[in-house]
Amino acid sequence: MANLLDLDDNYFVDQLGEKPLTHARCSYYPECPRPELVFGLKPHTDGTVVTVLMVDDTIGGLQVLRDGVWWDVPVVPHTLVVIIGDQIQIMSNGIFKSPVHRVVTNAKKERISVALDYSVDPMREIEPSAHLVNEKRPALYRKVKVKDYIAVHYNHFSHGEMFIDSLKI
Ligand SMILES: O=C(O)CCC(=O)C(=O)O
Ligand SMILES: [Fe+2]
Repeated sequence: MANLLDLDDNYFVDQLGEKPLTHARCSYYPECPRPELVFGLKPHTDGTVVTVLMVDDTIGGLQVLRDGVWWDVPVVPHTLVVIIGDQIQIMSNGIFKSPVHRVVTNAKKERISVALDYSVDPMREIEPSAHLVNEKRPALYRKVKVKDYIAVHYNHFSHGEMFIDSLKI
């Protein structure tokens, strides 16, 4: 990804700092008799650098928003889904987008997923890379401490808001 932006190969890895955060989340979505009324997980972006997702390959449910339309993420057996998170969106000055996604429920089948969240060391600050900021493309986001970002991102998420928008300059 760094290569695509003409950054040093290790640019994003170096940003992780000495104590990057990694944690695993297992989500269980029971069958839901009224899927049209209940989300498994409401629309959000991930506050991570990246999220690596292992989903049950016998059932879909993950959807991504593009140009106002919800698309099913295809289920491919033995394949991990990698979701770009807000931290990459900030560091890439908005070039890589952290997609809005959600999980819908299913009336007949339960679903399980395992998400691995990777985040920059919470004590570090992140901001758009200086190499990606110029007169034509000024910095889109303010500098933010990762610890503060993570805390507030989830707070905003529970209110259905996108915290990254509040960092826009
Ligand atoms: O369960 C899934 O497929 C997605 C979960 C997700 O988006 C999340 O945990 O942030
Ligand atoms: Fe997510």
